[in-house]
Amino acid sequence: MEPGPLGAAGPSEPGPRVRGVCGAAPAASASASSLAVAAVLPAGGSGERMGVPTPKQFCQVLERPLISYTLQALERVCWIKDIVVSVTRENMEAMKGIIQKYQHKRISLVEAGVTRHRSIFNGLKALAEDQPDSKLLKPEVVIIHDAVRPFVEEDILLKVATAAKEHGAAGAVRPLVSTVISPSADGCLDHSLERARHRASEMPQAFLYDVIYAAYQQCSDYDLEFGTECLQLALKYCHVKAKLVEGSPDLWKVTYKRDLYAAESIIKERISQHICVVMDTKEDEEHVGRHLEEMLKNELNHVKVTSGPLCHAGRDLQQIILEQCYSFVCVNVMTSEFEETQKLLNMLKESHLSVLYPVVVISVSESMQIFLFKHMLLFFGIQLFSWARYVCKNEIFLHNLLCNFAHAAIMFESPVQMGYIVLLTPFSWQLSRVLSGSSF
Ligand SMILES: Nc1ccn([C@@H]2O[C@H](COP(=O)(O)OP(=O)(O)OP(=O)(O)O)[C@@H](O)[C@H]2O)c(=O)n1
Ligand SMILES: O=C(CO)[C@H](O)[C@H](O)COP(=O)(O)O
Repeated sequence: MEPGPLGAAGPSEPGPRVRGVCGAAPAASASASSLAVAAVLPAGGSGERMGVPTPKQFCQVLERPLISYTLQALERVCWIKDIVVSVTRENMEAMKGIIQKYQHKRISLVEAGVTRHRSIFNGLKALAEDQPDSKLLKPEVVIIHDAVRPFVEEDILLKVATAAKEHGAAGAVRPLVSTVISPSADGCLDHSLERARHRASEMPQAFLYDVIYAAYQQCSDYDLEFGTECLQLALKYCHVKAKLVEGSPDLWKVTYKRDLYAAESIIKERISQHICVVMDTKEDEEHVGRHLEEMLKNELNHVKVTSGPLCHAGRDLQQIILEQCYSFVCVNVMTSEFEETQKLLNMLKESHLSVLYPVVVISVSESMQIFLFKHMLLFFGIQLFSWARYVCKNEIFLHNLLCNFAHAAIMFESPVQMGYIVLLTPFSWQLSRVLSGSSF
């Protein structure tokens, strides 16, 4: 086993304040944060059914290994304290490389077993209190989640973790798509199950740690070799009846090659729903950021707002960029001459984010007086033109929005790429509405 977590989240530093990172309802997530929760991710399979030489968890989806999306989904849940990943010895170095490259946090690696149950058991053992030299603490609740189910959301993790605390075990389920039938030895129908009365068992599942660890310790070799259901182990060996929680369709397990294409489409769809708003506002103007965040959340799933000058926002922004955010709104309040936007563009250029997917930046600045506006047109006419050329070359598309913050009159709109007008116009109007209600 690895000596300890490969990357631990550092202490928070002064600088910008980022909202929207730990996304579940605040009260619910606060109650989860008082629970000691860890996660075990079996990632030691060979992906035979996918039929490609690379195990599916390491297959690239939009130039990022599938497992990295799953890790990202778990590590953004701040109340999951440790994530233990079971990986085969031959893929250990590759896994370490992925953790380093994508700066995954709170991860520990253990060696996988020859079956999924054995890999899970190894992960659980690493969390046991009698582990010499381990920095991991025994959790009260442990979540088990397949490394090849990348689209797990915080709300379902929270539901299974809290249900496990109450019932001892809990798991996500889905309605059956097809009817399950039982064939007889001669290959004919023996009987069929009534579809509405059965469910497909998915992941994540969660358990009181002591329950699932005791179940695995009592498991027969047959269970460890051929079993596919952790909830069943808790029932069989600890007499714990798992609470079943309805999950979303995106919880499905990437199994066949076509699932990689489906995963890619879902990721693209999510990327278009992610936006980061950078505001160089002072602390007493934070309400403006909050207001803007609320309005944008009516339209989009993932909105992050950083307030404070960009010179302090480097680390947070790097993290946001790593999480594959491709749409930015940069509000230049404190500084003139698009200083903040220029800094953001430089940061995005250095990150090479746009190699994969085009990046859109909406730069919002104030134009209070007509003479200033004319002056700006003259001044920025040249500067924006050169930016436009420069940024287009790097697949970073800049959309400029000059508005009068006091009256919210949009005086100048200049999308540099026609294709983005449709996408950006609603934002422009949202922004102007928010800014008109603001006090700066
Ligand atoms: N010895 C094993 C086998 C599977 N798994 C993990 O268990 C999860 C779900 O298993 P499955 O989808 O069956 O993965 P594979 O065994 O890799 O696929 P296949 O059955 O097609 O070979 C995956 O994250 C897989 O990596 C594991 O940790 N150790
Ligand atoms: O669906 C599940 C819920 O328990 C498991 O992910 C599944 O059983 C894994 O089994 P296999 O590795 O055989 O696909």
